[in-house]
Amino acid sequence: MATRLRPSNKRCTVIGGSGFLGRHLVEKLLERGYSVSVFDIRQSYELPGVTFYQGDLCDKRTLLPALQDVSLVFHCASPAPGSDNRELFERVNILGTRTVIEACVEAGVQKLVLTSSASVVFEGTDIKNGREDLPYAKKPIDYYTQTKIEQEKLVLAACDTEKNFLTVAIRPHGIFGPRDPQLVPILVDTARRGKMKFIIGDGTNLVDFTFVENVVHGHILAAEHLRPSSPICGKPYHITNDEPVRFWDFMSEVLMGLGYAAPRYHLPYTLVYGLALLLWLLALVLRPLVSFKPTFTPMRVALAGTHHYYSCERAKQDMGYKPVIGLKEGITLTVQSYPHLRRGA
Ligand SMILES: NC(=O)C1=CN([C@@H]2O[C@H](COP(=O)(O)OP(=O)(O)OC[C@H]3O[C@@H](n4cnc5c(N)ncnc54)[C@H](OP(=O)(O)O)[C@@H]3O)[C@@H](O)[C@H]2O)C=CC1
Ligand SMILES: CC(C)CCC[C@@H](C)[C@H]1CC[C@H]2C3=C(CC[C@]12C)[C@@]1(C)CCC(=O)C[C@@H]1CC3
Repeated sequence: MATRLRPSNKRCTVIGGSGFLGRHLVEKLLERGYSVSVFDIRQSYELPGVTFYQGDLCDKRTLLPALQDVSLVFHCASPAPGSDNRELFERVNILGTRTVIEACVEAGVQKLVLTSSASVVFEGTDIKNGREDLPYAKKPIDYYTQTKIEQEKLVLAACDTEKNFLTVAIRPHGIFGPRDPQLVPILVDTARRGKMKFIIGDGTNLVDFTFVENVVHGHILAAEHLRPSSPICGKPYHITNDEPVRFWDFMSEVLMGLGYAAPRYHLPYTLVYGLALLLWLLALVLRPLVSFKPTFTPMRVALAGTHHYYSCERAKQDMGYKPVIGLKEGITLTVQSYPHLRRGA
């Protein structure tokens, strides 16, 4: 019989490691001396020292080999939030996460760090300095949020100090940085189509945007603090830049950094939200005949027109969290990383 290697506490697997956050996490883990495996539905890069396993996390048989002799698993895979595919979100975020938990327990993994989202408490209305004890959204704004709530509940409930299976959930908000496939590309695409002229609402709403390296830092701190006696077991933690900024100032800085004009004209929030809702319903009704994806979805309009920023006090207290890159520097690094998205490029 083959002898099973004793899992070293520096052997880990990143589920979703080919994605935006996952790849940044993998790079930092390598830098910190971890040996890393990636499990993802696609392989988007190669790195010395990283073993790739390709497969769907809903399939336990393909997932299990990636978890052998590993003590720590990061789960940061999810379908893209912009999708409207309820069945996909439920399958991957709920059933798939159940499978991830079962596979971890079966493989003898001791720690599971989930990438959740601060949006699990967001219902489309203002949140100012929200703490982790806010209730989950009763009316989640979309299927993404709805299934992220269920996912977080599953992972936190699975924490069992007696069985030495410890879990924690990191709730980032508005992640941005080099290679982000969403925020900057969508923003630039909207600007190139001449649709970034308007500010939704009065433009004073404060929001958290979190540079990707801070999110990575929060994940690694959580993993390294996850011990049976630790207060972080089975709890969620907000991880942000801890520098709330006006949503429209942030957008304007990124746009101007890339050579585009900042939005200037104001539109009333309720009008734009109502129109976005109408368009969303129309897209739903017409789906069997024509397929179109509105840029201004109700979710995006709500995010663009309300306050939503969160307190990181719990992460500071329980795991000594402090952002490693400030917002201004994060924006500069991000803008520099997208030469191909500059105006005229
Ligand atoms: N970006 C943000 O602003 C925020 C993100 N989050 C969370 O952070 C995590 C990472 O997000 P981000 O890096 O932006 O997303 P990405 O889409 O860049 O990365 C997710 C990765 O998971 C993969 N994946 C999707 N479905 C499966 C599956 N069934 N089996 C295996 N792999 C799968 C994706 O592949 P493919 O691309 O082919 O689908 C992708 O490689 C997610 O859990 C997200 O909910 C939380 C708060 C804010
Ligand atoms: C068209 C414009 C009004 C907005 C363009 C920028 C948006 C694409 C982004 C602004 C805030 C972002 C955000 C997310 C995705 C991209 C934005 C909507 C998330 C929904 C990603 C997943 C999460 O868990 C929460 C994020 C909140 C902020």
